[in-house]
Amino acid sequence: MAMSGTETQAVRAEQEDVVYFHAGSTTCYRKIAKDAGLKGSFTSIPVIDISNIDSPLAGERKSIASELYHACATSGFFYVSNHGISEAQQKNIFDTMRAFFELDHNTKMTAHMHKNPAMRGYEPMLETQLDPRTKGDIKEAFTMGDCVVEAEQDYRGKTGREPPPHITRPQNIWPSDAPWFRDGMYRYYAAVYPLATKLMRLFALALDGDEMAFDRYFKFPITGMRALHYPPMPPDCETNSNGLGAHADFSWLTLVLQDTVAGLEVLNKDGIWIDAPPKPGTLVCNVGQYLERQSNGVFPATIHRVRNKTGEERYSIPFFLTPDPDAEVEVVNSCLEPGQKKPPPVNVGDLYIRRMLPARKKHPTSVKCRDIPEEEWRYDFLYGN
Ligand SMILES: O=C(O)CCC(=O)C(=O)O
Ligand SMILES: [Fe+2]
Repeated sequence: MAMSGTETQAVRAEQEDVVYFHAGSTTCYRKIAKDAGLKGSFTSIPVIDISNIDSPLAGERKSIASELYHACATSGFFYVSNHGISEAQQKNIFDTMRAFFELDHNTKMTAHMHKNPAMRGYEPMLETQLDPRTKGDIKEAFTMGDCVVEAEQDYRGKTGREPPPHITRPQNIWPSDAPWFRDGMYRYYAAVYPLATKLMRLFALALDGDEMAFDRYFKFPITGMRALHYPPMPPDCETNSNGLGAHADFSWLTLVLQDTVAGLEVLNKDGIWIDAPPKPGTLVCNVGQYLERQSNGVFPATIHRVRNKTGEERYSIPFFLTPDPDAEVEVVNSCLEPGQKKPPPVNVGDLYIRRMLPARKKHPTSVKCRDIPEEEWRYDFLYGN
């Protein structure tokens, strides 16, 4: 169903009356409302201009925080403009990604995710399968993230401490003979990470009133940065095919830089898929499952998927911010319902490992843990310990 006159185009979810998505260790589904489209869920995603994010005037920062609150409570998704990542930095990361994905298969496979205990590295086409009805996700990806031993991340400078002695192996893996790829990825990491931190403080302002209220959870947080390449989906592919199957993000906050090709779709409460196309000069951001919990569901971790029906190659690079693995995240008081008892806090690492292992059952870290009872799963498994 096309919704003319709106900025985005709303597409009727499926012919069936349910939508499948991946939001935990299992596949879930949501019924599409019978009167879909009439119930008033969001039909577009707002753009928030954050040029004043560093303003010395508290009132200016509060005004952006209240826009953020409104967007997240409505849809869990928002674009940011005037975010400070320059056009040159954006061009550079997409040039780097394109050059990497054009490498021959064997070179990319030198950094295959199965060679790295932390589940980082290269994943070829169709290796993940977020929707069990499909043959797999029509995309290839390269993931890197927080690492206490890689010099670029300056663990000592960020924390004032030495790296923990039991972490000896890097959590990242890089392809052989392509040092330019690591350089290019780290150049973008150095630009997007501070932006994520600023947005985290804006969330603290929106939810707690104190910009520094969440800093204690983000001393050396879990991060993930995933270069993605989605080839065009063939016109005759099966109805349920996806670049990336429907899912809610397993992060606290996600910031996605998209190249010029559309494909991201966001599921509203009426079961309608809303397009989230690239808008020049913006990143599209969304609430993840940790922030959903911390906000007591006030900010939903909204389901989304990628389908590249454009006939062109699509590139995007999400940055996932998640608190420190040892943080105990509790619901903020302002989000409790009247009379509601505070739910017990969640340990970030405990929940993380319970999501990571079932999502990649064939990965050696998951295979190693197959016979270990779930109560004994520890985040440390991802360090190769
Ligand atoms: O490619 C995109 O635009 C979004 C990717 C995404 O949703 C994810 O990696 O979680
Ligand atoms: Fe996502």
